[in-house]
Formats: sequence, C-alpha cells, structure tokens
Amino acid sequence: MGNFCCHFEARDKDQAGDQADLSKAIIIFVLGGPGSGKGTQCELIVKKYGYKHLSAGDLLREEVKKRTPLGKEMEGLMKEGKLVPTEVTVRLLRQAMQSSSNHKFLIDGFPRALDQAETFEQEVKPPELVLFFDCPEEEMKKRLLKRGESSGRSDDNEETIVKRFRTFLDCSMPVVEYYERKRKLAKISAVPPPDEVFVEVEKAMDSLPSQQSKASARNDDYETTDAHGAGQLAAA
Ligand SMILES: Nc1ncnc2c1ncn2[C@@H]1O[C@H](COP(=O)(O)OP(=O)(O)OP(=O)(O)O)[C@@H](O)[C@H]1O
Ligand SMILES: Nc1ccn([C@@H]2O[C@H](COP(=O)(O)O)[C@@H](O)[C@H]2O)c(=O)n1
Repeated sequence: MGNFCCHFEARDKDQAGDQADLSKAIIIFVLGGPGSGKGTQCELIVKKYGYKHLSAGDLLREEVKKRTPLGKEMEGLMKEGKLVPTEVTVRLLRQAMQSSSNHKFLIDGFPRALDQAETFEQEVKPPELVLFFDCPEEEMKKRLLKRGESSGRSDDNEETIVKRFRTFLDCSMPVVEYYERKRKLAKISAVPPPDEVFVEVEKAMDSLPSQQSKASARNDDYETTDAHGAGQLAAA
C-alpha cells in the first residue's frame, strides 16, 4: 500500500499548476450509511438548489472502469467494503471541483473517515454544512438488496453489505461525531419516504447563510414570497 499512495503524491505535484481557486467554494458534505438514501436526496437538492453533485463512490467507480492496475486495486478494496486511500479520493474530488464552473458543491459519501475530513479541510476547505441521513441497518440492508437486483454494483450483495456497515460504524461514525461537535451537522431521519425526508433537508439547506442572503434579495425584489419561492430562485 506504501507505493500505492506515493504514486498519487507524485501525480499530485505534476498537476499542481492547473489548480482553480476553490477558496470561494460552498461545500456541503452528505453522510449516511450505505443505502440510507444519500444519492436520492442529492438529486432532489440539485434540482431545487442548483449544486454540483459529486459522489465520491461514483468517481471511484469511474476509475475502476478504466481497468488500470490502480483501478483494479481499488475495485478489490470496494468489494471488501473497505475505504480507498484518502489521497486517491481527495485527488479525484479536487480535480472534479476544479473542472466545474459551479462553485456550490454537494459532496456525497465523503468524508468516510476522520483522515479524509482532515485532508480535505487542509487541501480544499471546510464544509458549510454536513447532512447526515440516519437509518437503521435493517432498512438500509433491505434497500441495498433491492437496489442490487438492477444496479450492477459489485458491492450490493449481502456479504459486502455487512462489511460496509462495519466500515461505516468504525470509520465514518467518528466523522459524524466530529461535525456534530463543530455544530455543522444536520441529522435527518432517512426512514420516511424520500419526499418527506426532503422536507427536513430543505429546513437545513434554508438555514445556510448563503441561502438566506438569496432569500432576502428576493424579498427585496418582490413584495411577497415564501420559502419555497426563495429556494427556486437560489437554484436558478
Ligand atoms: N427514503 C427512502 N425510502 C425508501 N427507499 C429509499 C429511500 N431513499 C432511497 N431509497 C432507495 O434505497 C436505495 C438506496 O438509495 P441511495 O442509492 O440513494 O442510497 P445511498 O445512501 O446513496 O447508497 P450508497 O452509499 O450505497 O451509494 C435506492 O434503491 C433508493 O431508491
Ligand atoms: N469517501 C469514500 C467513498 C467511497 N469509498 C469506497 O467506495 C465504495 C462505494 O461508495 P458509495 O458512496 O457509492 O456507497 C465504498 O464502500 C468504499 O469502498 C471510499 O473508499 N471513500
């Protein structure tokens, strides 16, 4: 694993010249156990609030598809429900952010461990908000097995699901606690149907300072408006 990480450090230095300025980026992390509904809620957030959705898992799966030696190594880790080295995931995320014209990022399934959070905060910047979708394991397992009937994902099987739950508890729950201590966490029950979960998501999103300034700008423009209308303006 030592060589594996060094390889990425060397490539990072080569690419240091074309860094876009991410200092004004607005970042929201989206956390939750496997199958809690992160991706589902991200789609709804993008529609209403106009964020750029970056799924760490999707970025990793794209790398795996390239069938490079590194991709094959990552595939092995993902099938085992383990985490890919932080350098790899942070590099992929930073590259995707730098090539986006949108400065508002919804980062889904990241950080999954404390060192991922620390590295991202140092190399990019801290998040404004962290959404955490709370869901019992039995419900997540049921959803993932159902999704596995059509997803084609090599980790949507019973054996890997159990390992992913273990990784979530051991590595990712400390991240949830870290952002709770920093008062950045919005904990939302992921058990109700998606549209009901989204009502709670909207409350968290609408509390963001960047969102409130948009709402007040809209109030200045029009005599009457409501929270729903303000959100639609933000997405424009
Ligand atoms: N609130 C919900 N109620 C019932 N089913 C849901 C709900 N939200 C999502 N689902 C379904 O559960 C499955 C998992 O959802 P989704 O892919 O959004 O989860 P995820 O947290 O992004 O998973 P992963 O971390 O494994 O990528 C999907 O088939 C989705 O349609
Ligand atoms: N920050 C991350 C995110 C994901 N992984 C690996 O990818 C797998 C799939 O992730 P999903 O978010 O799509 O469920 C996950 O089980 C990990 O193996 C990672 O290492 N770090």
